[in-house]
Amino acid sequence: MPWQELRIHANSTHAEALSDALFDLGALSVSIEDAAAGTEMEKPIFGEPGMPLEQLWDESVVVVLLEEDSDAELMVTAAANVVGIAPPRHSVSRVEEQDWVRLTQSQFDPIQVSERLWITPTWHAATPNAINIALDPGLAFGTGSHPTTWLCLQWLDAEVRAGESVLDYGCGSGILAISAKLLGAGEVHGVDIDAQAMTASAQNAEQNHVAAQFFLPDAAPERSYDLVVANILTNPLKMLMPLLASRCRSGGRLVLSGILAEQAEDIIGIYAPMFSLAVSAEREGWVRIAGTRK
Ligand SMILES: C[S@@+](CC[C@H](N)C(=O)[O-])C[C@H]1O[C@@H](n2cnc3c(N)ncnc32)[C@H](O)[C@@H]1O
Repeated sequence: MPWQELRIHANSTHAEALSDALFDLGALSVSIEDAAAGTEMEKPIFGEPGMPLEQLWDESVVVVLLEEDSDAELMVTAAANVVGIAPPRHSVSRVEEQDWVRLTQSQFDPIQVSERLWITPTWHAATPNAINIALDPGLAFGTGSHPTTWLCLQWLDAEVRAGESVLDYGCGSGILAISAKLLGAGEVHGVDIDAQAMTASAQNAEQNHVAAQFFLPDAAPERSYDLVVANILTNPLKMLMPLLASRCRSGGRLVLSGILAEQAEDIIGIYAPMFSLAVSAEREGWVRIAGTRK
């Protein structure tokens, strides 16, 4: 079945309200894009993973997917009425039926983390003579494509020594725990507050034939580990400092991710009583902070 794509030009004041109104009017999907995308004026806006953007482009395009028989003109007029503006400039085009599974899959190519470490969706052939983590996009965060995950994977690749115990705090898809195990770690545990992450992590561990265990916070073992990796947001990481300190053995190593460059100093200061930390890498505005437990 074909669909219609409606593209509505909007400024940052109205884009969000227009997209909410279009959803309420029955749009199949709505997203807000930079009107200058694909040009020299394109402006990336970074946000913390999983959080709504606090800032929008001055000139945005609200991209709306509609059923084939929806009245696109009427939708624009009705949404503009809700927002209290005149119908903005817009265009409508037809979206032909596609093999959506194939199209989605084509957007997830294998990701090379290092010389030897690859994240490979299951519909791709594994890279020969490499450590391949078989992982498909799912409901839990962590496909390897986000810079915060990638920074942790690189650290694990360089840092995991055979037999070391590893805690992946905020495990999401389990990607870091599973990678640690494939890289030679001993006992590996993952913790997350999201029940969906438990399911995804367990399935992904099974898919990769690794023995890693995953726990909701209240059920997690009260013990310390040689390595602790936590790719969460800056604010939870601040609050988790005492807990992560209790989970990392004296002389053990900690890596933190999910931190924007301008937030690094703050985090390093909060962790300073228990850890000697420093920024060890940066990618697309995100930093990785790593160091040792005092
Ligand atoms: C950015 S994702 C990271 C997922 C994966 N480890 C990766 O590197 O791609 C952060 C994860 O932390 C979890 N999380 C957030 N706050 C948490 C908390 N206080 N304790 C445990 N997990 C938490 C979220 O549910 C989410 O799955």
